[in-house]
Amino acid sequence: MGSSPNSKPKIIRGSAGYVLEDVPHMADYIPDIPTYSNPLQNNPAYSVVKQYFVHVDDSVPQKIIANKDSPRGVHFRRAGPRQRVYFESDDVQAAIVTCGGLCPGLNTVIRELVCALYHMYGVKKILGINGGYKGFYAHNTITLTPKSVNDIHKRGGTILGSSRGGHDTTKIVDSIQDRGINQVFIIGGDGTQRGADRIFEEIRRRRLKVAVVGIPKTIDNDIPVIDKSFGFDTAVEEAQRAINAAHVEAESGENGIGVVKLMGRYSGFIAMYATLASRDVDCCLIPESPFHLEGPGGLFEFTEKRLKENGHMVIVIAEGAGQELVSESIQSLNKQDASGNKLLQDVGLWISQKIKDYFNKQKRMTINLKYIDPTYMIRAVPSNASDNVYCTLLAQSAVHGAMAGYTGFTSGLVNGRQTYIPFYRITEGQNKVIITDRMWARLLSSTNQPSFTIAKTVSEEKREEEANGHISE
Ligand SMILES: Nc1ncnc2c1ncn2[C@@H]1O[C@H](COP(=O)(O)OP(=O)(O)O)[C@@H](O)[C@H]1O
Ligand SMILES: O=P(O)(O)OC[C@H]1O[C@](O)(COP(=O)(O)O)[C@@H](O)[C@@H]1O
Ligand SMILES: [Mg+2]
Repeated sequence: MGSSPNSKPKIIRGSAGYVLEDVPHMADYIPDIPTYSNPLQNNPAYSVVKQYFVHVDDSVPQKIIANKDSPRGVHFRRAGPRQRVYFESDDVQAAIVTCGGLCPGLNTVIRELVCALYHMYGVKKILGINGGYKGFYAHNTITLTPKSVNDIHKRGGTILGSSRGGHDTTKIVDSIQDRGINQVFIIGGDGTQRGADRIFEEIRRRRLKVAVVGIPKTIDNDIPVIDKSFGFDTAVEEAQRAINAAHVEAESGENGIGVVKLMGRYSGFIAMYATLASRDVDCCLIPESPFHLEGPGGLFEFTEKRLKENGHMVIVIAEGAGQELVSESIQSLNKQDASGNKLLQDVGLWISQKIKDYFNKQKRMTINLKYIDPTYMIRAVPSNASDNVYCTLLAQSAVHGAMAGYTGFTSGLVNGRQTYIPFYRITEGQNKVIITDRMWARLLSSTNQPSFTIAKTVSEEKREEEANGHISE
């Protein structure tokens, strides 16, 4: 037996403030593990590429903005094929699983994992686990071949099925061991990557020669560190269709208001980018930016102004926006889904009703409000061309990493480069829209909507001043 398993982060420091947040390797806990030359060097498609193999010391900086005195900062291991691999092709038994909610591109990732394993590394034994994590112990598996996955990227969803809940580390690792699986590719969001981390830790504890690799999936784009998640571009593009419809409806009625609800449980990226792309949106509401309805600087006042100016208005609202306001008026039941995610109230329906009540009852004004909820339609489409390419690179990077013996990592794009990121960096936080950043400022200037936060802060300041005896003009 070698040294005891060590799940502490692998941090390597170099000169001028260089830090590598490295990923675990099977050799960390399995001594004298044999290596083999990479079969890719005999592959006619790749053998001609100059410097095809990635140098072992290559890394990618997390932050690329620097000045002359700044330290080199945090880096991640650069993804790609290595000269030496830790598996013989015939010995590999790979498994692929998809977990959590749907996202455009899941099938493309599955397809490209299968093709990379098969065509690049000659791996012939590839299993698909049905129905998410619980599929390891409660469902059947299916055999995947390049032929069986040939057309799947043209379809939305996941051919493997997915689920929430059902993560039982012991049962999953028992099943991995019983089936002789030695490479596990786990496609899913923040919850899934947390689950993958637990599987990795248990595998390391049992000292198994099994590579555990995550591929980040989230339509909400809420996974930290990475540039963006696959399927996000497709979702933004698909959202345009709903916004266009809302705009057409709004323009055609007297005081027409189109309300579109988009996904985004805690992060409003889809709503923000869909708004920026469309230019037909008058107001975008996201979870990160609290808003208020009544009074000066509120949504009702702004809506009235826009209707007077333009005769119509389009509001885009992320599903997680204003949840505190909804809970104030509807009794919140604090329900959760099988994975423990909070079930949200329908803020789109709620805000639509509030706007109708305000104009019809308080203002005695005729409005025509149409509410569009395209959320599941957006999630269910196949990925677009650019997401397909992105999914391909993510999948190929994941396979190169597993073959090279790396484990306990997520394959991700950082500053436009494919990297291997340790699980703990992916699961430690959530990517959110920063409302004091330039991107949100761009949105505010494109819609000219009130900056509710600033309005609130100003009024809070005013209240405080008044309480302190300073009456402002
Ligand atoms: N903290 C956790 N530890 C272990 N497994 C988890 C954890 N959080 C979620 N999971 C599992 O990951 C899977 C997907 O999680 P979920 O939150 O539904 O979606 P997503 O991965 O897209 O965020 C589920 O099977 C769930 O049981
Ligand atoms: O109704 P479902 O299938 O639970 O999914 C709804 C949720 O899935 C999401 O798309 C995000 O899901 P993930 O956590 O799987 O990335 C949210 O925006 C949305 O609230
Ligand atoms: Mg999630």
